[in-house]
Amino acid sequence: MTRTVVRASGLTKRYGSFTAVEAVDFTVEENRIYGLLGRNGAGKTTIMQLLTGQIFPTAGELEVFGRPPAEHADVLRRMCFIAESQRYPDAYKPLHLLRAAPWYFENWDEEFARRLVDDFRIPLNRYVRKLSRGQLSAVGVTIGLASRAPITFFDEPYLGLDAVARHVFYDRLLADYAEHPRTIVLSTHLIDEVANLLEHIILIDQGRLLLDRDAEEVRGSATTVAGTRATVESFTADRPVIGREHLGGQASVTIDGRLDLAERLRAKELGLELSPVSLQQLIVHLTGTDLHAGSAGEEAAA
Ligand SMILES: Nc1ncnc2c1ncn2[C@@H]1O[C@H](COP(=O)(O)OP(=O)(O)OP(=O)(O)O)[C@@H](O)[C@H]1O
Repeated sequence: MTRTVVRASGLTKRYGSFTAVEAVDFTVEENRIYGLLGRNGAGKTTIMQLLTGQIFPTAGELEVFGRPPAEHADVLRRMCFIAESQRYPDAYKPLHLLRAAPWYFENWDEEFARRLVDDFRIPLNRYVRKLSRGQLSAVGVTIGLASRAPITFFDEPYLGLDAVARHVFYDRLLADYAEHPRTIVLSTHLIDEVANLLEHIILIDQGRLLLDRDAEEVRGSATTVAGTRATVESFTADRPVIGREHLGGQASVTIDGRLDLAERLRAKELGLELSPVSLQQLIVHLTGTDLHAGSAGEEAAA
């Protein structure tokens, strides 16, 4: 039976008159990989700070492992939080950080940490202030993975990491998660890169919960219909459209929901192309107006 490790209900955080997180309800189940997604300023970091007890909610209920996280050392001990621009004391070298890590994380795996240091080519003996942005992120990712904390939060953890290093991160995360299941909450803007990794999506927009759904369901929840403009427009006329792009005489329209077999066959007869929407496309549709601006530009260029 899966256990609920986070329970947030009416979770709210205000800064003066500004509401960063507004009456958000969600749960996090044990041993799953969550994507906490949303545009800049949506409230992702604030939610992670609430969950990790770094700030207090203004209103609402929050329990992590059954207790409010801010006041319980035994709850905090079971977490690892790797922040976007994680800072370490200047006088430290990665060597020192890795030596100190087992004091904080009881599941710390020294061997795994060493392998990650090699994979990311982290210079162990260099002061952290001399490390490049990517190397610093690699240190954070190494600590986050090797901590094997029962719940690990990665808040945009790979600022400055190159494409190879990011793929090392995804690969090691998946492989280690398979052997040592735990709860991971990952916040990122590189949605396409992590789409296959995520098992559950929590989408935040302007402090509010927009979507809280199994990633598999999200992936199949919208369809893009492409073809000649008039045919696409007439085929999608009575359907809930969540995105539309035009390029010359061609159109690509994203509709909410799946099509049944009869509709698929009809689309085929009409020469239309159907494709499942990608997680990233869907999130752009749900949270933005970017595509419409883009399509106007494409149209002008055509
Ligand atoms: N201490 C604070 N005082 C006032 N406003 C704050 C404070 N911390 C965050 N905010 C505001 O709360 C909102 C949510 O910020 P948050 O950092 O949680 O966003 P985010 O989703 O993590 O964004 P990004 O993807 O850009 O990192 C933003 O509008 C931010 O300016």
